[in-house]
Amino acid sequence: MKLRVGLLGGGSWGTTVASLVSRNAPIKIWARDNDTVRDINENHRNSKYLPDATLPEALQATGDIGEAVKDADVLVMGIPSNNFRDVLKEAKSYLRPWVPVISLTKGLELSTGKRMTEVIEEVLPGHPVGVLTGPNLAREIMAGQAAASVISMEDEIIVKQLQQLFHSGLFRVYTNTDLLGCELGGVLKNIIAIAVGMGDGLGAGDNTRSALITRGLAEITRLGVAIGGRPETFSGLTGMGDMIATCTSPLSRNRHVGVELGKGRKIDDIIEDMLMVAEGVKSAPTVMALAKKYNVAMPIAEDVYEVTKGTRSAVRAYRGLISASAGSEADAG
Ligand SMILES: NC(=O)C1=CN([C@@H]2O[C@H](COP(=O)(O)OP(=O)(O)OC[C@H]3O[C@@H](n4cnc5c(N)ncnc54)[C@H](OP(=O)(O)O)[C@@H]3O)[C@@H](O)[C@H]2O)C=CC1
Ligand SMILES: O=C(CO)COP(=O)(O)O
Repeated sequence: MKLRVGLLGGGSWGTTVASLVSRNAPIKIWARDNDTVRDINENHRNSKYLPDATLPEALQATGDIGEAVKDADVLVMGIPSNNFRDVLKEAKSYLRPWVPVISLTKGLELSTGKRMTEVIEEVLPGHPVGVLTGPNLAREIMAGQAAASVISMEDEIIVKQLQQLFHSGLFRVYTNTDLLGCELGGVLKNIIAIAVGMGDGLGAGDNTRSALITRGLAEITRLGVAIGGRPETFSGLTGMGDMIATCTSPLSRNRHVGVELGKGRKIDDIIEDMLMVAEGVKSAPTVMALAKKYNVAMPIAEDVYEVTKGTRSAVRAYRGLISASAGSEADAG
């Protein structure tokens, strides 16, 4: 019998993952916006978030969260980090016991600093948890371009079963049991993408971009390993892979925020003009708190934090980064 899937969140990535899964299994996507529900069911489109894409006819949406959750054998969460816990709590009363819950979200909870899988474990104790993460820009995948991703869960058997749900055609899904490392890679790369965008917005060159990506990867690996991730995870798809996609693509929302900051715009104005979420802005203070807790130097993330807070200009941050004294490549800084 085929596993039935419920997916919560009708944004660009939730809709993309639901479209992929619909090739393998029956799926119901829940969106709170009735226009989005109607658009998916009647026009096979999500004009708000994926204006150029035609969705599979098999993909059915609902505006009733209970309808998406009650029959699900697997629950997938495509809700941004700031609303993740509230939506999960709403889903809880409909969810059957032991149903695995997979997060698509690349952010941390602002009030607690927790990863989304930690939030799931708190709200739904006993449910197996995991993430689907990697270099996956939604619009490219909807356009049919090849991509690789990772499903990560600590349980080696369940992760292999769920791999089959997400793997399809040109969307190649690997497994990884380092849940913490995979999840943190997706969160932390957003901040480095803002830094790279800032450099690009200031007119920096390809050498600068390469230096920021490489040094950025070193600093997110240091923090990730200090918290408990495996070092090799950060060189894989969920670390370096996602860094490259997010730091170099004009489709990245986090990089876009950085580019606009680099041009001298204010963070509130940039966010106000954006329809979609840029998780790195919200994660920056939490990541700096984690860096302090684990005593890890993160000079690039610190600059991003200061610039997004409005206490440092992008020009000053950039000058600081290039004028800082360079020690050994193995050191921070
Ligand atoms: N887009 C991408 O390429 C990728 C995104 N991700 C991650 O996926 C997560 C989701 O991002 P994405 O889909 O791109 O975001 P979008 O900004 O495209 O969409 C956000 C979606 O979340 C919904 N939402 C927000 N708050 C609530 C709430 N309280 N209740 C119900 N629905 C809510 C929005 O609904 P409404 O329209 O009603 O506001 C909208 O459907 C993020 O953490 C992101 O980092 C990961 C990989 C790729
Ligand atoms: O995570 C992503 C690609 O893997 C999407 O990045 P943005 O949220 O910056 O668009």
